[in-house]
Amino acid sequence: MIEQYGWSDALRLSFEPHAHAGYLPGRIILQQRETNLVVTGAGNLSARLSGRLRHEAREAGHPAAGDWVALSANADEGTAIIHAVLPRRTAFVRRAADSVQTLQVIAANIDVVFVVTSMNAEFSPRRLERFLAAAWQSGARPVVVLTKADLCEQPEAEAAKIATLAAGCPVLVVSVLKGLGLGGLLDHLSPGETCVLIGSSGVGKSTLVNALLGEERMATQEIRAADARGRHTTSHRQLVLLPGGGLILDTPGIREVGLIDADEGLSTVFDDIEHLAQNCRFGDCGHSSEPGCAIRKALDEGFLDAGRWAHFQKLSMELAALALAKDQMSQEVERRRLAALQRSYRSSKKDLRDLRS
Ligand SMILES: Nc1nc2c(ncn2[C@@H]2O[C@H](COP(=O)(O)OP(=O)(O)OP(=O)(O)O)[C@@H](O)[C@H]2O)c(=O)[nH]1
Ligand SMILES: [Zn+2]
Repeated sequence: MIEQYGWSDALRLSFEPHAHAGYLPGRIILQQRETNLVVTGAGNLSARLSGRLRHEAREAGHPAAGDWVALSANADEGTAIIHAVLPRRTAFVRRAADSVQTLQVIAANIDVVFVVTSMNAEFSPRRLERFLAAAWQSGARPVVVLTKADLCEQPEAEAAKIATLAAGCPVLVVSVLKGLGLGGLLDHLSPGETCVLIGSSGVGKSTLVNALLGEERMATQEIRAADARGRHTTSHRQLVLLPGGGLILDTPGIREVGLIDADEGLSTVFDDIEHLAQNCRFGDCGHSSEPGCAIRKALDEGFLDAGRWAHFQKLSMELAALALAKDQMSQEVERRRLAALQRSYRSSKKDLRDLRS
């Protein structure tokens, strides 16, 4: 059962200490507030966090959909307690909606990210860059999916242009309406691997998931043709098996990840800019009015698109702010750990004194 969900030898190895402790392995397929739906060898269980994990979660964040966990099960009741979370291979992280400080893992152990964007009027290079950076940052392999090819006069030529923005990742052209290119998507996913779809509202993610599942599993909604903007369709979403043996995680949180928290994602998407900057005369060039600035030169001569440059700067600033927040968060965790150590030290000293007196 859990083999289908990606359980592997590597996982079995890292689970060994938990197996010795008598725990069962499972994978979270749906995470909603206090409850986690976990697939296990004993069926699907509704699991809560142990007291210790709940306490830790206040700082380290809650386990996420896609996480592998160690549980003690009450199979008769269909419930379980989660005692530990296995190390993640990859993770999608974002700032919690209610705070600048808190980072939240919204999906874990993802192998492939399909960055979905449509070929009609709503296509935006800036948005593609942002989603690609988020995809790279997660640690998974990005694959660009261009939807609604039927609305595009020359989809292949358009795709070739878009591929220049996508820094070496595969670019697939699909039309669910015409039944084109769906097999190509599944070719990028091996059995037991997990994918997610990210992209703006209305680009056709639900339609694509339905087509992949071969049924009307997700609710889709008519798009407003006039302005080519989609409306939000919310439905119950979780980690599900695809016919080819792959898995898809489709949760509202993952769909619009736009925030990134590491430089790797950015430098992969903007490697042209990184290369250019290496040619600036000064190593610490601010690319504003320094003499011999290669970026300025490229902008003036039209080799570097001004919009792309502005977007790179904006994302760099967001990254810096996020890195700062992350730093403060880990300092806070460290401070509390120290305080707890000091408290236990003081109380053991007191115990000693009490013992002596
Ligand atoms: N012409 C055409 N329209 C499509 C295609 N795929 C999806 N659509 C339409 O695009 C609209 C939006 O599709 P959805 O699948 O709901 O988009 P979504 O990305 O899931 O949107 P959210 O749920 O808001 O994130 C619907 O009206 C679909 O019928 C396609 O291949 N061709
Ligand atoms: Zn410069």
